[in-house]
Amino acid sequence: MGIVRVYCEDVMSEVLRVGVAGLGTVGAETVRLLRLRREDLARRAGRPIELVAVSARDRSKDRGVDLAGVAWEDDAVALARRDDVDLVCELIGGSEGPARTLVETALSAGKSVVTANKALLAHHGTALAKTAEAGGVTLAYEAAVAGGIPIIRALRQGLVANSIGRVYGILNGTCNYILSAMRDTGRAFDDVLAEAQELGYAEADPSFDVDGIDAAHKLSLLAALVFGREVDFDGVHIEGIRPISPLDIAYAEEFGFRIKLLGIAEEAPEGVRQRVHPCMVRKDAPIAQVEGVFNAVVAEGDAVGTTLFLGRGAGAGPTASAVIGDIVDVAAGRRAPVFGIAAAELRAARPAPMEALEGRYYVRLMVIDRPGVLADVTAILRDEHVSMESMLQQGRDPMEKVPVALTTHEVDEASMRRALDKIARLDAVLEPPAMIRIVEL
Ligand SMILES: NC(=O)C1=CN([C@@H]2O[C@H](COP(=O)(O)OP(=O)(O)OC[C@H]3O[C@@H](n4cnc5c(N)ncnc54)[C@H](O)[C@@H]3O)[C@@H](O)[C@H]2O)C=CC1
Ligand SMILES: N[C@@H](CC=O)C(=O)O
Ligand code: NA
Repeated sequence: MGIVRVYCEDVMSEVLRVGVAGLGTVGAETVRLLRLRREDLARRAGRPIELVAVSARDRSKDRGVDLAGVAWEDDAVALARRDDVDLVCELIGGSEGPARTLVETALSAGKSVVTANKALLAHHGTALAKTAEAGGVTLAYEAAVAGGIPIIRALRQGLVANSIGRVYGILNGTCNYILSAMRDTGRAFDDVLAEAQELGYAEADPSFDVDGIDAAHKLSLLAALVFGREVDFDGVHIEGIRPISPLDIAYAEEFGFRIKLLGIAEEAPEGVRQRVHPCMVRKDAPIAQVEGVFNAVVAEGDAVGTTLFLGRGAGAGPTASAVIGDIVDVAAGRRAPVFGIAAAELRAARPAPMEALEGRYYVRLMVIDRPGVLADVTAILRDEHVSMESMLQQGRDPMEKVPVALTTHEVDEASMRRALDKIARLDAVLEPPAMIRIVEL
């Protein structure tokens, strides 16, 4: 059995020399905070932490941080090869390209790495963890999941006594910001997305945010940590928030729900089910109160019960806060296996299919308002053993399409999908049905 030392006492007294690659939203704030809190961080780490080198795309850009006396590398990977760099901080982003090469090169050279890059870890996390652990160095990624919330530490160390059956949360600040603003102000999707981009919340490619990919990256890391399995990004069922319309937001309120993009990882008889999709959650559920750029993570442990972690999930300050926490851990000699147990001991991924999921559903149709339409819809639901809980039809105009919204009792996803396929083929149903899962939390 591979044993990985969790805490090491032999904290060195010399300076920890840091190289930072990427000086954008997160990198520039990390550099600023490292400088600002230099003395206190040294006291807390037990030794000084010094920024010795940086790399970014454009050397001439003014980032509002003082880089006097700091070496510049045009090629980020060169940071990993410098003899005067002990720790590489990767804040470039992307699952391939310079970020991946930099991290691989640094770990192979026996240097610890701190990264905020969930895309990289979602695709290559297991292999990178093996490289780090084989070299006896750290690969730390607190900033990669739920921004400033110290959730990786909490799950890996604080909740270690528990068997956790389910972990879920609001894992993308951009989406939560958009959904909150759409509900509160009725503003248009694109308009709010542009604002989230300006605030530094969104990914370089914002479709990663709105299509649920970023939340899925983060969920796959939480699932590996909680369930002791290899990172399985490909096993995540992913749906984003683009199809959510103001109409569905209004119906949600009417039914007593709020719409949130959740990432949920849970043990199921078939394995581990990982899913990211918009959810209708009860208006009075704690997670329904989480608004704007805030993230929340809930872990359900057998000993502790339900724990809720709340904080800002994106933006310069919250993310740099997490990056610096990891740097100080390395400086202080605190080490932990990347995914909680030795990477070589992680079990193979075993994704549970969505079709077997049992749950309730919200469905909204746009139909021609003529006699018999609702009878056709309910007949299909009956044939597929989908039991309807309630139905709302607002407005009556035989010349126009009208919305019809309904909620169901518990049913398996396979039956629900079959019913929706048949309903979509009815002549009087004018648009693909909108379906949002109702999640009991
Ligand atoms: N912005 C946020 O709120 C959060 C971001 N993250 C992650 O942090 C990382 C950085 O994100 P941001 O700072 O928002 O991105 P950004 O786009 O603001 O900054 C990226 C930086 O990388 C540099 N860069 C690009 N290609 C490079 C190359 N080949 N060599 C050297 N430098 C290069 C750019 O010049 C820029 O300074 C990403 O992995 C992102 O997913 C994680 C949590 C929150
Ligand atoms: N784009 C991400 C940034 C943090 O991971 C988000 O919006 O949550
Ligand atoms: Na975090």
